[in-house]
Amino acid sequence: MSDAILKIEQLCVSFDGFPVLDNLDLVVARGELRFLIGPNGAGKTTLMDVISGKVRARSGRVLFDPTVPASGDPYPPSVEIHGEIRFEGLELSRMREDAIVRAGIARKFQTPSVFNSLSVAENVAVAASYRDRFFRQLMPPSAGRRERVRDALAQVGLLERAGVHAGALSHGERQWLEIAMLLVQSPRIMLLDEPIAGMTKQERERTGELLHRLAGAHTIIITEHDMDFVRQYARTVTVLHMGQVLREGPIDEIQQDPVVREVYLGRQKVHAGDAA
Ligand SMILES: Nc1ncnc2c1ncn2[C@@H]1O[C@H](COP(=O)(O)OP(=O)(O)OP(=O)(O)O)[C@@H](O)[C@H]1O
Repeated sequence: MSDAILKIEQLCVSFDGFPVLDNLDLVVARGELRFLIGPNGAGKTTLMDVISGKVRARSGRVLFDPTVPASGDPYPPSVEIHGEIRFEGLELSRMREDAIVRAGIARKFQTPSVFNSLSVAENVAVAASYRDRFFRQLMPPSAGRRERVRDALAQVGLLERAGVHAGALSHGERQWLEIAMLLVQSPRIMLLDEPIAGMTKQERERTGELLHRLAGAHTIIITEHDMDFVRQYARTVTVLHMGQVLREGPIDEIQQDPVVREVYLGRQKVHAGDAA
């Protein structure tokens, strides 16, 4: 794979001496929509925590290539030497959380963190200034920034709600607002923790379509428990189990895999049509 944006090698994390991630290897391609699934306690959140710098690894490497694609070419080839990817990106496991954000990794947690008293557009404008120096944050938004805010809101379908107080949004709209708050920062990778939790069926569908629209131009890594949603919208799925990658591949193959069914899907409500 020559267009990797994230390459995780032999990652180990322990809590109180108990291994939670155990020599985990993972490669994510630029522009990919990657679903992380697995039973409770498999290590999904911890993996997201390591990528975003919230949790420190005991050993291993988290390599991130923040190269901006050349215009017109969304999938620039990384340098390959003798079949090996020469990965000269950043080593995230040694970086501070704020430095990782500035390097282009944005995360949306399950619990929304919007300012209810600000309008939808103001929330996105605040997010747009995260990477600014302090004095720049005090200045009124430039025309360019206002345009970026509008663009982010348009992408998530909230442009018509720009002037509404965030506190008045529905649950689904708040989640999309948060995605707009990531988009306006032009992240290289977006990490989404169970973004559809608590959404209505309609909101889930809109979110799935949104993720598909964003993938390609953006790299998205998403943890998800809702297997109906995963079946409908996932492309490549990585199944974690006991801190390791159990399986990885297209969802059609993954859901037929007997080992996966045993450790994970078998515990879920399986559709009648899925029976082997
Ligand atoms: N801060 C912590 N201190 C100690 N143990 C922790 C901590 N965070 C997570 N764990 C443990 O690490 C293991 C992996 O947890 P993690 O939250 O990463 O799993 P998960 O796959 O995200 O699970 P879920 O789907 O339930 O969110 C679990 O056994 C959990 O109890």
